Amino acid sequence: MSAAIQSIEAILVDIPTIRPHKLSMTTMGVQTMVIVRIKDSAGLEGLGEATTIGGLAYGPESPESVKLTIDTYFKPLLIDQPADAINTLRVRLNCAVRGNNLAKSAIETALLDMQGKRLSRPLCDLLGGALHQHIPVLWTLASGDTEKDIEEAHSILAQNRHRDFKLKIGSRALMDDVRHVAAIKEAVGDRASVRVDVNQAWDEATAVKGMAELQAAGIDLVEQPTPMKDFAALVRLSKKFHIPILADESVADAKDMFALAAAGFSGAVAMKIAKAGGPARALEQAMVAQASGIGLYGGTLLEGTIGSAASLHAWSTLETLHWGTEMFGPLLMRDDIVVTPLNFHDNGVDLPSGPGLGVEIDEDKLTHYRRK
Ligand SMILES: O=C(O)C[C@H]1C=CC(=O)O1
Ligand SMILES: [Mn+2]
Repeated sequence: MSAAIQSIEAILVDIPTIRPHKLSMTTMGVQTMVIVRIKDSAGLEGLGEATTIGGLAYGPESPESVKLTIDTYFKPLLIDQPADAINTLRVRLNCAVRGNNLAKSAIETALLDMQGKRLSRPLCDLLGGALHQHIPVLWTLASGDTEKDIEEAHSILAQNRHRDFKLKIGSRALMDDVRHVAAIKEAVGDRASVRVDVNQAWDEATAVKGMAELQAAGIDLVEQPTPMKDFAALVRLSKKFHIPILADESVADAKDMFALAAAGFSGAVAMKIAKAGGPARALEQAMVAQASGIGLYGGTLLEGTIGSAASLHAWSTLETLHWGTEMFGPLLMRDDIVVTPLNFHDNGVDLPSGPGLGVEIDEDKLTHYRRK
């Protein structure tokens, strides 16, 4: 008899960021994580996380809606079910609940963590095994101030903590953004790769001008310049410029990836476990991208250590991450709720070891930061 799921808890945790994080759609001063704890009848616990950016500013699920979805709709479908039947549980959830991939990702993560602990294997082993133990991670410069960003970049390069930078643009007039980006690229020179994320803020005409200017400024990659549903614009832009495009919001899962690739897109894709509905689902998308000649990039919704570790286990199984990853979320928060934080060094992070995610909750910290 396999162990049955006995309890599921979804806990809202608020941790301030180390500085304001300014994106085209919102400025973050705090990150809210939904920490999921699933316990089974054998006494094992699985951890998961669902996190987004700026409440409902980024997408249709908020931390509060994720908690409600899990408490009200997922729990009755999962309690008393066999905890090790992860595929059966996924089908069960998908038959009853449309969308809500952030909530589904937290559940899939927790079930995989528990399965790893049951088998005494790291989570990546459940996905075929890791090819990499140290994974490249970039840093996002998004203080909203050019000089502060340059200072931050210099200090990070001096520590050898990251070598690639992503700049968040799109909230200002185009040429103001171009000047901001060009100044940062000039300050770091060839020591760093500089990319930008527009988070859908431009229309196609602005994107045509913007991409020409960014290409001239030596920028390496332009992420989601135009609105997510406008696949045709992404395809036209990818054909028009040498500077590659990274599709983010446009591509949640394997089906989106197939549709965009079939429409003629070339470039790269930001995989995120949250968008896809879990670490295993995100890898399905990677397979479609690989078959279509689309480059891979390990993306984040600025998760804390639990969500970042889950993503790293998935990315570690991919032979080539053409553009590295951005699993820096824990470093953007002032504190952590785990016993041993991830080890960021030498422009990357170590894949955590130990059974499951290899991450343990610090109960005092969780009590301190959980929403009262
Ligand atoms: O890529 C996004 O849109 C979201 C996220 C990733 C890094 C960051 O600063 O924000
Ligand atoms: Mn993005």
